[in-house]
Amino acid sequence: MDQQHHIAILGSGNIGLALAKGLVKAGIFMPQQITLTRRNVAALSALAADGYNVTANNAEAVSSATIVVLAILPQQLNKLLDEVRPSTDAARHLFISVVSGVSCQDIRSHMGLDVQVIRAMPNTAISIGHSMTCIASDKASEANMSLVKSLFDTVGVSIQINEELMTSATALCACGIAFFLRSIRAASQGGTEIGFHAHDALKMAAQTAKGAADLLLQLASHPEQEIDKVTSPKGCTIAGLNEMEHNGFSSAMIKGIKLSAEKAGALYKAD
Ligand SMILES: NC(=O)C1=CN([C@@H]2O[C@H](COP(=O)(O)OP(=O)(O)OC[C@H]3O[C@@H](n4cnc5c(N)ncnc54)[C@H](O)[C@@H]3O)[C@@H](O)[C@H]2O)C=CC1
Ligand SMILES: O=C(O)[C@@H]1CCC=N1
Repeated sequence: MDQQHHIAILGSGNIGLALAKGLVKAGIFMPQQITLTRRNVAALSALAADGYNVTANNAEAVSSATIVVLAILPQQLNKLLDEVRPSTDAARHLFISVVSGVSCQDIRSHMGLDVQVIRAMPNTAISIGHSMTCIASDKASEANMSLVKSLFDTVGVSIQINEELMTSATALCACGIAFFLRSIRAASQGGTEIGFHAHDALKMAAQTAKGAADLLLQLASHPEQEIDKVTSPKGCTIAGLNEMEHNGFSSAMIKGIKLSAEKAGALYKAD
């Protein structure tokens, strides 16, 4: 990333820190180009030792940045926007919001400023460069959209979507990583019940899940096409799979994703 850019991550919790670490790991920002904020700044002392700038002062962090990432909870947003309004320069700053359920217009309206806002919905795999990130905006410039896309492309795969689909993207991709993690954990628990030590079962389940995902991504294949190759006639795979479906496996995943999307859309109440 251009040395001229300095990024302020306002709210250094789970996703804010995952993003910071991912950007540094990808080599596009140095820790010195990143300011992390948190109310309890002592919790960031290890990051300060690694060279990041850390502060509890959001306004100061914005003053020193060109790119401002909003990474606080939806219910914490309005107070933070009030805090940074005086140091925001609509002509200089680009805001990237990862806050669920808050539109670009919500942010501009609350600030009373025509600042450029782009929404991004990454997941925690961003810390290791494997995020699926959806980005959207209502009226950001093409130059800023490509800047943000190129930034998230270095820490995984990113796609641009319509802003109306951002709450759906939250459920499928951001929450989704937890759904797949729980599936892997459940598989490992099954593995332990049939004879493997827990740590072996987890490793075996995780690598199997990785293989399944890679079959789809690398071969551009469909899940059922790959499943058909595993299910031998009268075999054990189809027996296990059908038992899972009788117990609502696919239905549970679909219903969970629908509920997460509804909830994601209702997390923020504009003033
Ligand atoms: N956790 C995840 O996987 C993802 C979260 N998101 C969104 O990112 C946002 C943050 O989520 P998490 O990181 O999970 O929450 P979190 O609670 O782990 O992090 C929020 C951080 O903001 C800090 N904070 C709160 N008010 C502040 C203020 N005024 N100034 C400075 N720091 C302040 C808190 O101390 C906390 O460390 C939410 O809006 C969530 O919807 C989006 C994608 C993925
Ligand atoms: O659970 C949440 O509300 C946030 C949004 C997406 C992932 N974590």
